Amino acid sequence: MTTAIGIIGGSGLYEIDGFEKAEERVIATPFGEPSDALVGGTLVGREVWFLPRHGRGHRLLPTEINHRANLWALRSVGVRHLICVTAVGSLKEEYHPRDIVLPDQYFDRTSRREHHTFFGGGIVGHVSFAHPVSAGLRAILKESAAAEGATVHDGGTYVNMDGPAFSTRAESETNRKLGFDVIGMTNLPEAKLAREAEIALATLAMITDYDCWKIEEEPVTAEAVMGHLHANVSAAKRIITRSIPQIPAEADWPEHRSLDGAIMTPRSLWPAERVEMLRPMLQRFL
Ligand SMILES: CSC[C@H]1O[C@H](OP(=O)(O)O)[C@H](O)[C@@H]1O
Ligand SMILES: Nc1ncnc2[nH]cnc12
Repeated sequence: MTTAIGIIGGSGLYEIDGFEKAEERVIATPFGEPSDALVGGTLVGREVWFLPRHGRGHRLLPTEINHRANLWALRSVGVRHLICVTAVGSLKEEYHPRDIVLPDQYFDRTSRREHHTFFGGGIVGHVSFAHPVSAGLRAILKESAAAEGATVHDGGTYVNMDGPAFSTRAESETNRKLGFDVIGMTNLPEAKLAREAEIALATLAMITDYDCWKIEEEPVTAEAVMGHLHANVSAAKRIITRSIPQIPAEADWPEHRSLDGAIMTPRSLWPAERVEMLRPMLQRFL
């Protein structure tokens, strides 16, 4: 079965143009409302669905984003490969604003963990998250970013804070000492939920600032972040457009079978109500 590709846009990326026969779809989910309507259609020959995580008009705080609803909605329209775009602060001297990082690890400093799983309600599952990013999709993004002339750093650890305030200097220094590479407020829950939904995910992290550790630079402000993003969002769109035709139409990567061996609760004990809530991801077991 041919699958769809998802794109989650972050700060500064609220729409994607170029769709043939664009369609807007408002999706109600068992986990509540997604950030906004999905916009989908054919983009460079593939079915693609776009969702801005803060909503159009940037109305949602990082902690107000209903990641479960967002990932559920994308999975329900057949998304099996997902590209996330996120603005990040650099925690490394050699990672400069307007460079692109393709994270391959996350560190969780979030507090709303009960919202970051589809399991519960009588069905217990523990997916493997040692390698949280799809190597296949990351390789495609890397090649496209290089072909577009971007300065791209292949791999890095994204530390996810809650926000909305930026870090203190003490926190920023500590994050550096711990060896993290970039900091943001949104992408880790998406990676966790994508893994549970058997979606292969990779992230284009656009560096917008040096957070607040670099003495000779002004500490990060939202205004400075948006300034760099205005210049960089068109590069992200070009990288995505170049990547789409490289993404396989089938879902046959390891991430597409991440629920194998992950569910503790025997099928006979799964409550019918929870099965209904998780139908898009449990379909192959039913
Ligand atoms: C606008 S500065 C802080 C804001 O930017 C990042 O957004 P996103 O990850 O959606 O691109 C960061 O996570 C904060 O939400
Ligand atoms: N310095 C920073 N901290 C957290 N999120 C960010 N998004 C962009 N820059 C950031």
